[in-house]
Amino acid sequence: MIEMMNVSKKYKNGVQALTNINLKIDKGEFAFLVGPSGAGKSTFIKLLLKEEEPSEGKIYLDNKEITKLSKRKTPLLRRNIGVIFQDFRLLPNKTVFENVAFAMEIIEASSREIRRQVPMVLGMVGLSDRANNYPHQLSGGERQRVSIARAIVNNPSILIADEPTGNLDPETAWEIMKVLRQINRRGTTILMVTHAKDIVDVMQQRVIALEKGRIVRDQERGAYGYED
Ligand SMILES: Nc1ncnc2c1ncn2[C@@H]1O[C@H](COP(=O)(O)OP(=O)(O)OP(=O)(O)O)[C@@H](O)[C@H]1O
Repeated sequence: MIEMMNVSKKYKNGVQALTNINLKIDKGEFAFLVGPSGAGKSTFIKLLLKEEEPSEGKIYLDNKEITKLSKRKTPLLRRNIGVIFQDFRLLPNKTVFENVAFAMEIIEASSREIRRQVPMVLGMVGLSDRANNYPHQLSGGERQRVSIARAIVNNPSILIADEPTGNLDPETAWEIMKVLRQINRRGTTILMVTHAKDIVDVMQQRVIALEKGRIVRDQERGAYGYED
């Protein structure tokens, strides 16, 4: 569950990136965050990850106010929120297995848990036979599936996807969307930032549109709504 109450963000240079955002995304929802360049989408995500603090307002994740959380406790937050990016961000010198295991090592999971959990998530994303490969030996779609496995291996309740199909051809992009939909069906809340009009239009999920830092549209089963 993600909730923002009267959230505004003004950067130090005076740019007002978000203005009075009020929004609730329930557990298990799949929501797209769309809007033109500079609308405030990245800022929105940075606030959820506590990479930036709001200038005003309160943010709740799973009913806990994260704006109250001290810097020291931020790692606890990261446990509960998985993130995937357009550029995958895999560690090039680690195998697929090791890339995913690394996310568990960070939270000090036991090697027994790692041996059990990593093959399970690699199976979920269809990469069981790639465990010993290095990222450079994989296609773009496979790399993104590794990054999804890494993002969900600690069972977060929320998955944030920041333009996850931006570097992929249309067919591969749809494969990734299928994987995300499966993860969503298992109960994980997904918030996906995207410029992919065709994907938003076909998926028929909630669409939240930002423009100039304000929510200008929030539709239950929406379309992309822009021509870019
Ligand atoms: N660290 C920062 N310091 C100052 N201004 C910033 C900072 N980050 C973003 N901005 C400004 O805040 C506004 C919103 O930017 P943001 O990156 O959130 O938009 P966006 O919707 O993610 O854009 P894009 O689709 O291009 O990624 C822009 O005017 C941007 O220049």
